[in-house]
Amino acid sequence: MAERRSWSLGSALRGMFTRATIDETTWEDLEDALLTADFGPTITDEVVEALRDQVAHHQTTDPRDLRRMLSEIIEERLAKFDTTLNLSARPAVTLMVGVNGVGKTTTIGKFARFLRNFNRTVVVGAADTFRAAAVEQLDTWAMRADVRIVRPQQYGQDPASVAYQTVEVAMREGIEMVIIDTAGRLQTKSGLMDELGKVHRVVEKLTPVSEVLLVLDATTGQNGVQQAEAFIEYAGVTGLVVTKLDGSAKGGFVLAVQERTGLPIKLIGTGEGINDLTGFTPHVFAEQLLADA
Ligand SMILES: Nc1nc2c(ncn2[C@@H]2O[C@H](COP(=O)(O)OP(=O)(O)OP(=O)(O)O)[C@@H](O)[C@H]2O)c(=O)[nH]1
Repeated sequence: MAERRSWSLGSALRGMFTRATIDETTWEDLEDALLTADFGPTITDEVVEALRDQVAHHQTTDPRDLRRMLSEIIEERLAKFDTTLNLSARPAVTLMVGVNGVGKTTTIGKFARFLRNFNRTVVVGAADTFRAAAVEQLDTWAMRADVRIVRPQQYGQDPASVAYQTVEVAMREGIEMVIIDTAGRLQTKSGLMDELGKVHRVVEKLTPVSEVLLVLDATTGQNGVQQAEAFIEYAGVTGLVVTKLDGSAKGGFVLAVQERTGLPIKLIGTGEGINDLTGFTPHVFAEQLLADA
């Protein structure tokens, strides 16, 4: 049996596609299901309208046609973004950014393992230097993922210098992938953005930054995007990582967040275990979204 996904629309759609015919209740239930799943009012309206057009055009009353059309529309909209990770540089440097608590450190551990599974060598840099706990937590994940870590020599060390040292280690030892943890909370927003800007500039004295991945928590849905807006505006974000999808009923957030930010989702976190991270494939995601429906 397929694994049950909390974010699937299956239960929200309540057997809609096995009913005898498409009627007004179908449209109302569909709209409710999309709104509940955090697609947001605009996308919900657009999707329902497009489906009504298609159903009218094909003169069908068969709910199974509706299911297929819904899957295609979602996939088509998801696929407007290029979700491939750009990691061909050597070393390929990824900065992981985002507010505290969204799952940034866990994601770095999982991402390190993900890359190791592709036989890549990896070093992580603990550039969230003000929180002792952040460094220790990253250390634990580095150990689990079986990758190297560069730690600050003392707490409060300039985060940019830790990032620089991490890239230096990679270049010296021929390590292919560098992942750098960054702070999520400082006294002021401008302080945080200055710090991230400096990390970016200092790394680029050695090599270009390949990816700046913004981590977002699916359980907070679209509210979480608001908290992260400064990162989107100032941190040069190249892609999104959506975490905690396993504990969320908000599968629609995935489409909504791409369209709202204009940024592609590159990774999806689906649990607390080290292997609970996958790349993002629109076709697979659209299918899973409707898996139990
Ligand atoms: N269910 C689930 N939990 C997750 C996922 N990713 C992270 N978590 C949990 O979310 C909590 C916060 O994760 P952290 O990695 O500590 O988050 P952070 O953003 O680094 O937070 P700080 O360390 O406070 O900066 C932890 O309890 C993780 O186990 C996920 O994909 N699914």
